[in-house]
Amino acid sequence: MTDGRRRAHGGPARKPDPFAHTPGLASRKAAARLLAAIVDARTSLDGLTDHENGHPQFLALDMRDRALVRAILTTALRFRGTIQALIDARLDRPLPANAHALSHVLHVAAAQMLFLDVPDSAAVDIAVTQAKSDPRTSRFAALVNGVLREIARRKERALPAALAEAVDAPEWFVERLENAYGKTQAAAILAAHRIEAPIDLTVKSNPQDWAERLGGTVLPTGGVRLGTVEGPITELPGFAEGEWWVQDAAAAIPAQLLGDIAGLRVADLCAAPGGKTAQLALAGADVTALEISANRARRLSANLERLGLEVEIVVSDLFAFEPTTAFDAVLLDAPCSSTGTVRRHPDVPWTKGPEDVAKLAALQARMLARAVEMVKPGGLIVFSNCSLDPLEGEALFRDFVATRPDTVPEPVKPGEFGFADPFLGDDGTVRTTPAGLDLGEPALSGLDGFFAARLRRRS
Ligand SMILES: C[S@@+](CC[C@H](N)C(=O)[O-])C[C@H]1O[C@@H](n2cnc3c(N)ncnc32)[C@H](O)[C@@H]1O
Repeated sequence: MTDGRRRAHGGPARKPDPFAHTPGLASRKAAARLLAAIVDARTSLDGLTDHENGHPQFLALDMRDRALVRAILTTALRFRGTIQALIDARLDRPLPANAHALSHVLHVAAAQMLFLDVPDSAAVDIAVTQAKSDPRTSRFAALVNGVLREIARRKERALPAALAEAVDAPEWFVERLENAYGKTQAAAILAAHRIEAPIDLTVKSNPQDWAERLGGTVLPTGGVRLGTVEGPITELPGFAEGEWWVQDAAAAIPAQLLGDIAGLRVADLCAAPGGKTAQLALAGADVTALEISANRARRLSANLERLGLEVEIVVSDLFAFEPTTAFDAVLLDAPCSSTGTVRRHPDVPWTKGPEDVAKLAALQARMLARAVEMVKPGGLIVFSNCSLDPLEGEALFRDFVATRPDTVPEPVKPGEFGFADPFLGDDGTVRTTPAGLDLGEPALSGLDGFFAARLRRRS
């Protein structure tokens, strides 16, 4: 204890951190730390960047830096293949397989230099300091400097070439898309994933008026599509008054497939945050909204209150819920791999894998069986999810109805809902992908990937 290197309380003396006050360093360190959590530990970007329960290194930043970290991460993930190709091209030999920390520093800096409005010199200088400040990367500081300066110097020619050649998705994901949709359509979906999705609103009424007021376009589904929105969406006219809610045009399709539900008792079995619950209530149904997560049920309740819509909210696992009487109709918008939402959540292909798709498909089949038990004989069920994978969609549905003689598919007929016609399969199920709904301009085109199908419980 008398050792001069120890403090009075006995702990080792801490050297002052010479980099602690370097401007811009904390946000880049947080970005690299979160990138590690996403690609190495498969943690979701939304969870890590939640303003209440997010990662401590993210929560330690002010709001401006948090926004920068999110921008860096969504970009680094959306273009991960392209960025990797440009880094690889500047290395004499590949980085050691365990050099994760180094790789994340390079990806974070390259994302800023190639796609964000950060001057190259600032991005490089901060990355070099970042490398020096971490014992796992300090010996690679010169390599970081050299690689990034070369990327900056050559980017005007090298970036378009890399974008044309690289694939911005992991192998498992590309393979499943190609198997499901063929090479050409899979390539179109992957190209759409490089573009951030526009914002779609479902409006209570007068879509044309709202499109004009908000500078948007009326969609074939009856919603309104907005281009870029400056500032928080919650400050746009009509939000506080509960005149509209944010809902992708594809997500607005499933609830409508129940047809005229005015006055019917309808259960929404996986309800939060409530976009589809709101549609059902607005269509005049007497809605029971089930949600397993108390936190998410609170969000659902707040959303419906803002919209001035009344529904019964039940916080319950749908497997445990016993309705007193069966429902006239049921919507099951099941938890899934979310591979249809990559434009909004570019972490999904990097945090999920084929084993998740299989597990979630099995869970959804069990949920669908439970949904059938909750509807009256003769009643309709709509099953939907935001996965692109047929294992959770077309194949699941086909196998389910084939093994359940108490149910019969109720194909959506061409012309029944005009907006759904472009997405109808031969079997009357609905399939949308981000490569659909071409509105001319890529930034204003596309849809989330959704599957939706109807079945009827036999009388
Ligand atoms: C895809 S989200 C639903 C989105 C919602 N239908 C909408 O349009 O806003 C799936 C929801 O199901 C909930 N959930 C998952 N398992 C459940 C279960 N066993 N019982 C009830 N809800 C469940 C999740 O918490 C999640 O909120």
